[in-house]
Amino acid sequence: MPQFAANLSLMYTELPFLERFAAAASDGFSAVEYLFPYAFAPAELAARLRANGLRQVLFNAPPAGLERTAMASAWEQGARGTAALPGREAEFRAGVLEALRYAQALDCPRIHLMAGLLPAGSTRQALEPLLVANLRWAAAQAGAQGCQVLIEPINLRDMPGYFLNRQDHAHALLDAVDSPHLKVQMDLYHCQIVEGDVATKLRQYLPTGRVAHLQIAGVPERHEPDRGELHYPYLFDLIDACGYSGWVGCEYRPAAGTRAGLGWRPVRKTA
Ligand SMILES: O=C(O)[C@@H](O)C(=O)CO
Ligand SMILES: [Mg+2]
Repeated sequence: MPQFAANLSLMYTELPFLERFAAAASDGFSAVEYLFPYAFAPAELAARLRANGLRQVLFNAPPAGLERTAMASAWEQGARGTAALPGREAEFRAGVLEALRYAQALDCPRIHLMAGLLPAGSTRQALEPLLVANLRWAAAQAGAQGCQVLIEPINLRDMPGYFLNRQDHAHALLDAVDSPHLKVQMDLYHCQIVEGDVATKLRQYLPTGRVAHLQIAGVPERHEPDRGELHYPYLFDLIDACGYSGWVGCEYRPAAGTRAGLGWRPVRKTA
């Protein structure tokens, strides 16, 4: 059975952010992920993890900004990353370094780097050399700290204009960057919306070892994985059969209360 991490940005939103750690632990999760830590001091978050016996397995680099306050509020203002954006290299680098500072304090091994929204009048092809150079720099910084940086294809319905949408594009970027510290974050919700054929793509990509994190949600509403057009019991068996031993982030919006919706989790078999 895959190992599941609670996504504290989408789950447990009934509670203030810092209280979500204890709630996830009491529901049996041993790991968490969330979008951004920057509104809180690293020590405060580390204490919550420690007190609840949780591991932090993923968070995102700041979506924009040079200072921590700007980094913490940029998402609400519509920023979706700077890795592919010309003229934003200083922000990108400052964000990566800030994320690595948090990763060290939280003992978190992976950081998601967002590419950004395609600027009007630009093409993906034209911006690719900049993205590759930025990712190569970030991967080297992360590698020096024993961390990985991840890129995630995201669907254009939820995030119009987002630069990276397809699994094959993400893997082509890994080819171009050529660093063992750059990996793919494969979100099955986005994958199903953009390209479908999810089981075949799991079979294609998981055995390569290039997917360092999975995320799940029901499609199309992004509710619990036991509703919608994807049949997750089949996919969970397939993920195991492909030898994937990483984390699966539960990045969904509970339909009617987080705890009430947890019945989808497979029961661990005991010998
Ligand atoms: O799928 C998502 O939306 C997230 O994993 C993310 O990092 C950006 O929105
Ligand atoms: Mg995701």
